Amino acid sequence: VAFEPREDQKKCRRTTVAVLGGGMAGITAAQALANQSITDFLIVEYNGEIGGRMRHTDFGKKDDGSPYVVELGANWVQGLGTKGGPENPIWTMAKKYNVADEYSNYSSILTYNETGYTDYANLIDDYDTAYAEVEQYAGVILKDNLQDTSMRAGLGLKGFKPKKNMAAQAAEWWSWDWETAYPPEQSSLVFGVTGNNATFYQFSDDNNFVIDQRGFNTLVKGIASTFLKPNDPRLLLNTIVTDIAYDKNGVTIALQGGSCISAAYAICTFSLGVLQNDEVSFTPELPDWKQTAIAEFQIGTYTKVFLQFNETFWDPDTQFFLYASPTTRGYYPVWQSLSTEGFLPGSNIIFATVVERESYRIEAQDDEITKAETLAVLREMFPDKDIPEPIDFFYPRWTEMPWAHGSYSNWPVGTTLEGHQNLRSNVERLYFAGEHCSAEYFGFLQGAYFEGQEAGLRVAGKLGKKCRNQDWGCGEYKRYEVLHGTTAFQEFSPVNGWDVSSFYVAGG
Ligand SMILES: Cc1cc2nc3c(=O)[nH]c(=O)nc-3n(C[C@H](O)[C@H](O)[C@H](O)COP(=O)(O)OP(=O)(O)OC[C@H]3O[C@@H](n4cnc5c(N)ncnc54)[C@H](O)[C@@H]3O)c2cc1C
Repeated sequence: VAFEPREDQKKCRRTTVAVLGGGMAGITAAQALANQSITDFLIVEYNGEIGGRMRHTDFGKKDDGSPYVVELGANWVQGLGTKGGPENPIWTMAKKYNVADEYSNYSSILTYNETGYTDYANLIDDYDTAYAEVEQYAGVILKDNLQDTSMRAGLGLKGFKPKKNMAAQAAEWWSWDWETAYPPEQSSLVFGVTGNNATFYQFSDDNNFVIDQRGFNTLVKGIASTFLKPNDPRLLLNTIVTDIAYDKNGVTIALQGGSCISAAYAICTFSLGVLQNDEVSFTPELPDWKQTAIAEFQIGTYTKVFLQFNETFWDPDTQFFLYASPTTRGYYPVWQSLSTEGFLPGSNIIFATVVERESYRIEAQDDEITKAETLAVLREMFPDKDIPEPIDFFYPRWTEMPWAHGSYSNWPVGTTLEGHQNLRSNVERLYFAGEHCSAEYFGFLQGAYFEGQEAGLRVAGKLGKKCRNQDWGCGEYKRYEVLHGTTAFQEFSPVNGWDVSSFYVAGG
């Protein structure tokens, strides 16, 4: 395919495909290109290493003074797969690149409130019972082309109404908000259920927690090693995109510092947070249908607060500790022990997770205040223990990172499959990928994996390569300039990013 740059583009570095972002989606997009013998590409990445939201840090110290490595972003391989059944490609890759992980046992949980240990685990079972009925209801809505509603409405209709019962609020947070980073009020019923089905029923209901001391992004580096040499000049690290100019002939990418890249095609894998926060400008402005899709979908925030103590004062044989605040839903609700066998035993590290509103709240305050709040909660949970000051304390501020602006996306009430498809669709020669583009695995690493691959294959198709996927076709994405109130059942097909059945049931 001939690509004749305009006069003003001639000073830019030229490439056939510019892959914007070196996270999971960018790397699988480039791999798909390489697999189609398109080797003239550049990967442009803001940070000093690839992996994007698979990001780790040194934390605490071991007896010998060296630090542990903990994951700030993605931490679990979610939905592994069954023997002979479909396998989550993230799990396949985790095995291939010997990523160290450990089974997360969600039954290994103790429940607490402000008075200490209080057994309300039965409320998690009550939630599960209601949720099983919500699943059936979601199937009816989807098949009969009815209007979607919120997960809150669905749970309420099926009898789960936590209201002022703070233990029930905690049980619901554990079962819903923890995964989606949003409360049920703001989450689509249909797409919440189908997303859950695609990962946990199609693959399996297992989650493995990564404790690899090289960092979880070892997995992305492994994928990259199949087509990039060490120090490959096609990988541009510490390179920040400021503007993307696109038209029918190509894409020109302006970089911080004044240089530019001109490409026949570009694949933009920046997070929905980056797109929503105008971190990068588009020339011309993106069309209305695209801007609407970007504005409608939502990106959550998920924050892990790490504490290292000089002893493990909690039960070292339990993985999870659920806390119900007497006043505030989602106030340091889940505590996870890393000091437990199989994880980082003897590390005396525990971490709390907060999402959404509580994430924003703690991001806006000093570490010292957050530390005091977490200690106060631990002292309520373990009234018989003399809980000392932590010897190390850290949490990331995801919404403030200019290359992420949040953690991962969630399907809001009111967005149809057609509306979501516009998030995926290309604008001229500018293609999009990333976890938020996945209709079935949004939020998960596998979403980024599949969407990167598809964008790479579609661009390869435009560059004259043989079509590798007959299901969704090659080249341009389908898009909807006019959106309908609901998306008809027959449109739930691969062209709209719907590759697997919506009706998986528990157990595969
Ligand atoms: C706290 C947290 C917990 C999570 N937990 C899990 C989990 O347990 N399991 C799971 O499956 N998923 C989890 N996820 C989601 C998972 O991390 C994402 O779905 C996935 O990593 C997204 O990959 P991506 O390629 O779409 O985007 P990204 O990883 O965001 O990649 C985009 C890349 O673009 C780069 N970029 C952005 N702006 C610019 C710019 N202006 N110029 C140049 N480069 C730029 C970024 O640096 C980044 O490397 C979690 C995420 C977070 C944040």
